[in-house]
Amino acid sequence: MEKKSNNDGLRVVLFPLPLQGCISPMLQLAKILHSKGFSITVIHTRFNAPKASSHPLFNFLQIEDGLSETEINEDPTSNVMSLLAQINRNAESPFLDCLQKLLLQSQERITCLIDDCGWLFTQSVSESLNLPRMVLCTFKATFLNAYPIIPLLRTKGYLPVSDSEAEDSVLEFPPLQKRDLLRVVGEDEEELGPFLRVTVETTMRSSGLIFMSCEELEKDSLSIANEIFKVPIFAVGPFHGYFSASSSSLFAQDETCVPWLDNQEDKSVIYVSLGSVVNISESEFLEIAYGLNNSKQPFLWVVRPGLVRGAEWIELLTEELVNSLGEKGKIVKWAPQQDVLAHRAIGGFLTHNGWNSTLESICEGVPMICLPGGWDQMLNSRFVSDIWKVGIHLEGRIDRNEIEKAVKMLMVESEGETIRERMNVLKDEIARSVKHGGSSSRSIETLANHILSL
Ligand SMILES: O=c1ccn([C@@H]2O[C@H](COP(=O)(O)OP(=O)(O)O[C@H]3O[C@H](CO)[C@@H](O)[C@H](O)[C@H]3O)[C@@H](O)[C@H]2O)c(=O)[nH]1
Repeated sequence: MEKKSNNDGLRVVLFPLPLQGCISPMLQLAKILHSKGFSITVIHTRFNAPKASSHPLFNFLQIEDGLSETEINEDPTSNVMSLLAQINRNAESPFLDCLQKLLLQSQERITCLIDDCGWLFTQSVSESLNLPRMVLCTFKATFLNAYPIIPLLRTKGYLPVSDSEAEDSVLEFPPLQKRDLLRVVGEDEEELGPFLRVTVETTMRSSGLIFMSCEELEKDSLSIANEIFKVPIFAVGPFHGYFSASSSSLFAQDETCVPWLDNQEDKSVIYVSLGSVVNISESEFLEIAYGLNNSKQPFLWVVRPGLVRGAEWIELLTEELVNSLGEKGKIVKWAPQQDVLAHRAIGGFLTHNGWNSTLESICEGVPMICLPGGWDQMLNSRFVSDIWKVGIHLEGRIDRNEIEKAVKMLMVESEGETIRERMNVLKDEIARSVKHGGSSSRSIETLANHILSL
């Protein structure tokens, strides 16, 4: 992307949520804005701090988040809702102090704050400092649009869902099915309801809403977002091909993945990863292991420490199973995912459908097997399987036979070939959006002008 310097002397302050899936798009946005000539300061929490050394062109300022060493060691991301509540309570005053100092000391004009829609206090803070605030949504616009109605779904009588109506659509929230609902609204509404309400209210008071998405994927949802939030909307993604997310990885990437893939045949390997937050039970882990093993298809499997509840890593696998798995596949703790998905040897992606993974898979034209864990992943997976038809949905069946069947169907059977063809069409459409003159590319120009006008 061409570098412009007409905005020299203007600085934008970014404040990501401390989750891998939120830090990567925020730093991608930082790179986009930097390429348009803006200087960048990133304020971040101590927990899950981004690696400043990987981004020498940006300034990084760390604030306290109030999490104790014990809490950090116990992996607070295992309960995202309670983590968000806690850091939202703890980080307000350190954030205010930090931003106040920055505004006083900066040699350049600070044009605006851009922060994640998961921060609840930043709109009030920026209003108190007279600094315009823009909001970055790191998931699909369709899901943010549903924030006002999610708390109401519980009272609509959809839950509990009987077997006979499991596949019925949720009329207020297409293309979600009733069986998806519980893992969106959760068991506990005490924290969720107020969180969603404040997010909607503060976004409506903001100076604009940015999505890591594009018109080609969700034109209607972007227009609806404009009607709901009544602020300017900018869909500026997915720019993975231009600004790799790998430099914003919080975990050490196993660099042996790519050389291992080099020795595999074209489109023969199924890549398996459930992102940075989802966790599964011991028995689910074993079902995935046997399913991959029985499929006889080469695989690259990310087992993040913390993925399996109650286990350190892969010690639950018997020596016999480890040996058998090792004949066909490779297990790593964290992969350079974008490089992996771009590799010619990858033919499919068994994914939890986090928005980043879903976009990265589409950008590389890799069809998916959907195994969503909850929240927006339930919606993304429905789009992948039911609307775009570029993947197979496991419907939550973490069962060795189902996994074996889905892997074979996607990787070797004719149905997989049809899905792959549709994926190639979608990939080309999305690629056009980020090229010069494409919808996202134009939206970046409009965003840069909007920031200048603030
Ligand atoms: O071995 C790995 C596994 C993942 N990744 C990267 O980690 C990111 C994961 O992001 P995502 O796919 O969005 O999953 P989560 O980490 O689960 O993201 C959280 O944040 C997303 C954006 O808000 C939401 O869509 C998800 O539901 C939420 O769980 C992606 O960029 C991957 O490339 C790696 O680099 N290596």
